[in-house]
Formats: sequence, structure tokens, C-alpha cells
Amino acid sequence: MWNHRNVSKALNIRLTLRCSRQFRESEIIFSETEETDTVSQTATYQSFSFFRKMNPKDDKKTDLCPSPVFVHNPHLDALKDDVLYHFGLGTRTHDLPAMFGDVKFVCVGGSPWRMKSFIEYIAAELSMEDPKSEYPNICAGTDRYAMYKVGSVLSVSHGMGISSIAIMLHELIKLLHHAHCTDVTIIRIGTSGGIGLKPGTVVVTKQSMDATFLPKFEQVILGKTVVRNTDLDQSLAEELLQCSKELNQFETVIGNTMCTLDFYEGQARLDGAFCSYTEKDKQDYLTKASEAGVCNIEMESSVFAAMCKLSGLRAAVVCVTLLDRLKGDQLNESQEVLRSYQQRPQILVGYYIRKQLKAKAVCS
Ligand SMILES: O=P(O)(O)O[C@@H]1C[C@H](O)[C@@H](CO)O1
Ligand SMILES: O=c1cc[nH]c(=O)[nH]1
Repeated sequence: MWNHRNVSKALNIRLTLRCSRQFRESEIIFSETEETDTVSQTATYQSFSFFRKMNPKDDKKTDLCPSPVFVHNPHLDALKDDVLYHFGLGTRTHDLPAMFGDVKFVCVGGSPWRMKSFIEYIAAELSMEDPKSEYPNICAGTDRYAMYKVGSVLSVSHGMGISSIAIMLHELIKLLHHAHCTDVTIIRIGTSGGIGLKPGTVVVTKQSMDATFLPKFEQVILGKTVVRNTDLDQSLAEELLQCSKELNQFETVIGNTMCTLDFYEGQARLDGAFCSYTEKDKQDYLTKASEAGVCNIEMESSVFAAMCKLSGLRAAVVCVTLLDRLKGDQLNESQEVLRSYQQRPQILVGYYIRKQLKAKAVCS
């Protein structure tokens, strides 16, 4: 007998099958001894293009059925209690569906201060201010990450760099999955160094690239290098660009973002504790990056794109540029100016969320 529960279970199985195929096809494994030189990297890139062609529905959500948040881990089913250690939350200790089941928008960024200020901003934008203006940190039991929630918007800090955001995303994706969230959009609101852009320009990422300008994220699993796809949702990027046009408050561009493992040598800075290259070497490297379409440099977009794609989350990266790296390395603007720049991605994403919620209210 087909009742609502059976239908949604069947639907889930179908979506899970589709997504596990997507999971398998979206990664390529190199053993450590195999070459990972430019030739094999080019082959990887070509495979990604092939994969993209196989999944025409990737970018546009054409399915009318709700889209769940996927995990790809059979071991999770055997866990009696899934402890989300770095959040100080767990499936036995917390009613995750009650706490987070309504989440539709997740915004993440490096600093806890920024993510708190974002939730205050969004609460005001959505006229959902707490009369006491208190927004408790849901992860108060730990000092690793901070998390805030207002209505259907969740704001989470991720610290600096790929490893820090990856740990946060593992737990966030499981949290959204355990809470049975559907149709979630996730946006990283961050800071970056620009290439040839006026400081304060906001960059919506088209493609996240590694430090060799290839659209991939590499992870060593069981001693083997697994290469994952770093595609982001193109239609979401276009919608965000359109929002910035409507807002008309600051310059916004769409372009590639280079994700590095380090802020200093990894981003060709001349002001780290160590430096073995010249100003000309730096300029040549940044020029090559620019020729590959790179508009800005930060430290999280590649793993963010890869993990969001694997879990079926609609994802975008919106980063403000704090300086033009062709002109310098040091962040010597006043704190006031830097803070005002940091607010720009928040303003843009706040506008986008409000627009989405308004459109949904009209439809329902
Ligand atoms: O989100 P944030 O502003 O932390 O992103 C960039 C990349 C690094 O995490 C950090 C370096 O200053 O800023
Ligand atoms: O230059 C910069 C500025 C912010 N974040 C980065 O990763 N690089």
C-alpha cells in the first residue's frame, strides 16, 4: 500500500542511488606512487568536464520533490548516538529535527564575531529581532566553532583553512541530515585578497581552483590521493550577482577563486617569516593566476565546494577583497574600513535571503 511515508522512502532511495552514483563519479583516486603531474591533472580536469555533461540537472533544481542533505557513509547507520564533537551536539543529547529541521539557509565564515554579527543583521532584515537582542551561541559547550540561528537561517563559523572548515562541514552536513532538512542553500561569506580589483570589491565565485589553477580539491584518504570536483551552483552565483545589481551599493564581480593552503608563501606574499622568491616571481605568479580567470585568493572554497557538491547542497562563495595583491601584501587599512568591507558579503547574502523568503511567501 502506497502511503505518504512509503512514497517519500522510495523517493529517498531513488535520490540516494542517484547521489551515490554522483559520489562515485565525482572523485578520481590516484595512489601516492602514481604521477600527479600536469598531464594527469589535465586528465582529471577532462574527467570533470565529462562528469558535468552527464549531470545536466546539477545546476538547476528542476525536481519538484524536496532535495535532502546526503551523507555517504554506511557506518553511520550503526551508530546509536552520533556525537558532533566540535559542535558540542549529538543525536542522543539533542533533538536535532526540532532544533534545526526548518533550516533553509546556512551561512558560514571564518570568524565567530562575523557570524554573530551576521545573525544580528539577518534578524533585523527579516524583522525577527529578539526583543532582548540576545542570540545565544548554540555551540556554547565548545570553543571550536560558534553557531547562531534565526528562523530558517543558520550562521556558523569555520576558523581558518581547509582542515578547519572540512571538520566543521562534516559535522554540519551530518547535523542537517539528522535534522531531515531539505532544500538547503549554503553560502560562504568571507574575506580574500583580490587580483587587480579595487579593495572592497565583492567576488562571487564561478569556479574554485587550487594553487596550480586547476578546478580540483585533493584529499589523501588511506594513503591515496582522492581528487574531488570543486563546482559550485552556477545559477545561485548568477542570482547573487543579480541581487548585487539590485542593491547597487558596492562593486560585485563573478570570477574564479584560488584556494590556498596558507596565507603567506601559499599566496605569494613577500611578508611572511620565510620567503625564497622575488617581487618579480610573485608578480609573474599572480599574473598567471589572473590569466586563468582568478579574481581573488582565499583558503576554504575548494573543500567547501567539494563537500557541498557531494552532499547535494546548493552552494556559493561570496568573498570581499580586502586589498589588491598586485599592489601589496600587508593589510594596513584601518579596522573600521576592514570591518565595513567584511559587511558587504553579509549585506548581499542578507538581501538574497530576504528576496527568496518574500518570493516563497507570495507562492504559498
Ligand atoms: O572567512 P575568512 O575571512 O576567514 O576567510 C579568509 C581565508 C582565511 O580563513 C582567512 C585569512 O585571513 O580569511
Ligand atoms: O589576502 C588575503 C586576505 C584575506 N584572506 C586571504 O586568504 N588572503
